Amino acid sequence: MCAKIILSINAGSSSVKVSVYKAKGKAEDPAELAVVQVAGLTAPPATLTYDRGDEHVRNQRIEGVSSQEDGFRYILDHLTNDKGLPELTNKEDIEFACHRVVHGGDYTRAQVIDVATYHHLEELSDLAPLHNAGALTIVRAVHSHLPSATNIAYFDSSFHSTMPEHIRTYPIDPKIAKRNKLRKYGFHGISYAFITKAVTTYLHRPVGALNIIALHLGSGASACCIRGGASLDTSMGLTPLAGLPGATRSGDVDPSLVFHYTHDAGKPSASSSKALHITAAEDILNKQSGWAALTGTTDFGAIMASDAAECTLATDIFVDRIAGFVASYYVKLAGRLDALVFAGGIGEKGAELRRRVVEALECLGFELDAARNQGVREVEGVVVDVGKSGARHGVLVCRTDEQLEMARGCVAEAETFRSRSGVA
Ligand SMILES: Nc1ncnc2c1ncn2[C@@H]1O[C@H](COP(=O)(O)OP(=O)(O)O)[C@@H](O)[C@H]1O
Ligand SMILES: CC(=O)OP(=O)(O)O
Ligand SMILES: [Mg+2]
Repeated sequence: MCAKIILSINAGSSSVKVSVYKAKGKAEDPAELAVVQVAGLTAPPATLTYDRGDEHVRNQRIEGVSSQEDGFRYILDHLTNDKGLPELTNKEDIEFACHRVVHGGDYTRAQVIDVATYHHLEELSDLAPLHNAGALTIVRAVHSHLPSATNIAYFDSSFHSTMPEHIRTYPIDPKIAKRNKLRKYGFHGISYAFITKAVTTYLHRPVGALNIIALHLGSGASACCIRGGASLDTSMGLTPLAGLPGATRSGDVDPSLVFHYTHDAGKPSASSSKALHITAAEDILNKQSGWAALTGTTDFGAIMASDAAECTLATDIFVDRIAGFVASYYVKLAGRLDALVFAGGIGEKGAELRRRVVEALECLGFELDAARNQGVREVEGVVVDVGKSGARHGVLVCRTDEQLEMARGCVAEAETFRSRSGVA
């Protein structure tokens, strides 16, 4: 039996996106009935975007929505009140709710969320402070509003379970690392799994032969080195704070910076750091840093469009850090790669950011076709070629779709999930 209706729920740090699907067959992509997004959770007022058939709402301002949970409740009301979406009038028809859960610890694949899994994910919340707790509030909301739906967790970290030991290990006391599970996990993996399949199809390559450097640049930003279709390395670490800067995240800084973030900066002592608890430093680096701290906005589109000195500095920092990761991954792939791939809100929409990044990487053989880079919006398809023909390496834009990636997995494994949830 095919799944009936699947809700795919993507709680990002600045947005909640929900796609509604109807399963067709086990080997077929499910049909997308509607996509709804509440964005701008970190840059109020939040906005609603909705697509269902001929019905389109673009960036409509909405009041009183400032968390992932608010966003989901708003979306659920919107969907169930839409007369043009009869498939959702009867809530019993929603068989699966797939949730993007950023930190999955040691889980290497999707899990039915039962009481034990839920509590385990709760324990991991500290390791993804902008994400896991929000996603779990949505799991609870589904549980109370859609009691007949089976909740499935898809993890951002699972795709990176192929990282070799020397890449995922931090050079610290191994006993403590093992006991406290301190290692590199990596995130945005649902997106990287989608990108890997999409680029494989686009380039007509067997997935096991695909070497790419992928950039998921959204409110959180990361880079991933994909060798033979699997993650070899990625820029995020134990938590999504590591690596590239983001909307409110610092990205990589000297780890001892946290001890100097006090009034007595430069003279850390037990007494001076007492005023600033270590968890406050975590909050500062996750929630009060990045583009918000440098420029006053988390909207990278606005930062790119501004000539203000702080916006130029933010852009220069981003380009420098991205180029650094790409160069490192280029070496790890020994220069043998099929393409550099841009994805995520900034990667897909930010033509000028792509121009700046590729310009910084020209010495490695990456070049853009200026007109195609500017014209991405006008071109349909999941993958768009923006590279200059004849350049040593390709440059692609991939319209990543984390919701579809989860729904595909859910269709393929529906029977297993049914038997695990006791519904079979
Ligand atoms: N035209 C644009 N140019 C550059 N960045 C853009 C543009 N439009 C949107 N963005 C940025 O995309 C980011 C959101 O990315 P997205 O992947 O949708 O978010 P999330 O990480 O919450 O899933 C925001 O920083 C937003 O400002
Ligand atoms: C892992 C992460 O940072 O996700 P997002 O970019 O959706 O906030
Ligand atoms: Mg995202």
